[in-house]
Amino acid sequence: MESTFKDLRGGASVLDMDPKHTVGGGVEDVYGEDRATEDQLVTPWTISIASGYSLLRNPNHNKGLAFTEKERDAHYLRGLLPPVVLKQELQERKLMDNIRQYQVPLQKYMALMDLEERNERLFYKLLIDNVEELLPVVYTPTVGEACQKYGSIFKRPQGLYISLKEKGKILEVLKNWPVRTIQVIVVTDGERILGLGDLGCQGMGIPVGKLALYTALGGVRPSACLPVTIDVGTNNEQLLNDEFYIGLRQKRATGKEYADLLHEFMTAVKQNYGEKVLVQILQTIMLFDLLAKYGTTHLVFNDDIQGTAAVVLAGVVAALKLIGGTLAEHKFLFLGAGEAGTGIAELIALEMSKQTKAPLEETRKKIWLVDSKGLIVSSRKNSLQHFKQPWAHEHEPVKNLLDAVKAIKPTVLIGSSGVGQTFTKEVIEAMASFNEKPLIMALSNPTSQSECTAEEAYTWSQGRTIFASGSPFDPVECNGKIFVPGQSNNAYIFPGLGLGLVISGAIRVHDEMLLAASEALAGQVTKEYFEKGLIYPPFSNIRKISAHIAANVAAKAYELGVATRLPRPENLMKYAESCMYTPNYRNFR
Ligand SMILES: NC(=O)C1=CN([C@@H]2O[C@H](COP(=O)(O)OP(=O)(O)OC[C@H]3O[C@@H](n4cnc5c(N)ncnc54)[C@H](OP(=O)(O)O)[C@@H]3O)[C@@H](O)[C@H]2O)C=CC1
Ligand SMILES: CC(=O)C(=O)O
Ligand SMILES: [Mg+2]
Repeated sequence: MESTFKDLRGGASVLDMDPKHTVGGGVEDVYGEDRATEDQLVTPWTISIASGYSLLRNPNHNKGLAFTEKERDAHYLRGLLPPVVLKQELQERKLMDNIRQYQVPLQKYMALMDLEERNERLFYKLLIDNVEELLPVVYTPTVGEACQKYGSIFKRPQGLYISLKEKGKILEVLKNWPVRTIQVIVVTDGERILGLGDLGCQGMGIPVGKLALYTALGGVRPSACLPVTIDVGTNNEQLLNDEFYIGLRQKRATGKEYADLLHEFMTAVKQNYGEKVLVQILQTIMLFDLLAKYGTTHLVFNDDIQGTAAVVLAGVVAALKLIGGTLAEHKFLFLGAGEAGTGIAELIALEMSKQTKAPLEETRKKIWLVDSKGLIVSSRKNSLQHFKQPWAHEHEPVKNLLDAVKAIKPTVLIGSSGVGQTFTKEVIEAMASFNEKPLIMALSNPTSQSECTAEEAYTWSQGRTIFASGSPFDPVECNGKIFVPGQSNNAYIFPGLGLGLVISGAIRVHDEMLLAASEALAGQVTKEYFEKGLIYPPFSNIRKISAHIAANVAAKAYELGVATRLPRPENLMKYAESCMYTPNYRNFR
């Protein structure tokens, strides 16, 4: 009875097969692991066949009380389980009942993480079938609190930790991970976790959470996902003084030391996993530099800049049905000119330019941004970071948001500053004074950092605002009417976009693919949702939405000549759906 998942380097495990053995883009499940039905038997592969006690302790194969009588006999499980046999559906109901008993969201988070470590398929079944209820637990806002308290709730390490101590050895560290056929890596250095700032090594909760969504929402197989935290220290004094802090106890390395470690990581990734592995870099203040440096050599994608841009553009395009006009007829004002703000602004300007054939320099003039020093205007140009410079339009200086709203008179107001309560009553009232239906998007996460609540947006505008936020808000009653706020979160985009890249075997991400993803999302908002004032489809349809996004993105990858999975599948939507992981239990022979 060989134990589970350890050191597969020396053996010929399925998971250790050379990546070229997987078909084309790779998520295709050549071993039939995921597509096995009740009458199709599969082998519980590890380095050898897991059985007995080790089978129960292996989260990839464990089915708990769902092991059948036959399986209990065949796999030495007799006596190791109580006599009852429960179907997966009943296990799911029981666990959801348990989770709903917890009053504190962090307890729900911990219960779900425990489940993932015990029984991966059941974890994903819960997540997929109860996505609207559980998304706020495994993702924003609860994941923010989990990162803040990671040191004390930490039980078993998840993902790979690569710190300055591993400098010179990163390739070896990657080889320590038990699976070789990785398709998606999500990596952070923990410096800008949601709107919560520098959480150092504890930022690991974010790659873990985002990858859970790749699987649950986008259908990328869990074994193909790798969460990574690059630990170069932290400037968070509270963490540095916390005796339970799990990361390097030093100030952040910057400059060459940081760049060298990142470069070693990116080089090792390509060497170990090849050119088609998607590296999603996020929640670091170094994003623009990293995207510029690796965008032409690796398949890199950033969800703070690119994913957020695609989701917001989709929301705005869909909202035009409610607020009227074409994209280019609207005027945008952002609070926050960082990664999210300038990334969204650029994609909106690009789409306007495509639609109107006007040069990008012209369409950018429809978009204004406010940063911590006020409105970005031409007189500030020399002191602005490079990514803000395209937005420095002619205007006299304006110090604060309210004055900027009054001066610019935008039709769309977008919050991406990470600072809560900044869309004050005066700001919303001003928006409502010159717009019949102002579009207001409070993107900052988690909920505590939201620019305003849904209730505030609706009540301060007498129910006229079209509202969406980064973290979810419950429906609100205003003037006797129920308003359902939308959630504008890059979680709509990255799982489907990632799936599209993986199934087409794409080797680069282009802006055109982001526009394709955005268009597919906007196309999923139907009349029924518009009637409720929604500008995004419900998350409960996310697997279908992700398949549409994946198909559109893959089609664009083929069109641009960056897809390597040949020949191109005829029906990309069907192909995307057929590649998606499903968490139903397999039957063991
Ligand atoms: N809904 C979603 O899907 C997503 C939401 N976000 C959220 O957006 C927020 C920002 O993220 P990101 O862009 O990556 O962060 P950055 O740190 O890159 O940018 C923050 C920007 O906000 C500005 N800012 C900070 N404080 C103020 C203030 N008091 N008044 C005006 N401007 C201010 C900063 O100004 P300066 O440049 O002068 O320092 C900077 O331009 C976070 O809360 C994050 O959670 C991010 C990605 C996706
Ligand atoms: C959602 C996300 O990526 C953020 O808040 O930064
Ligand atoms: Mg930033």
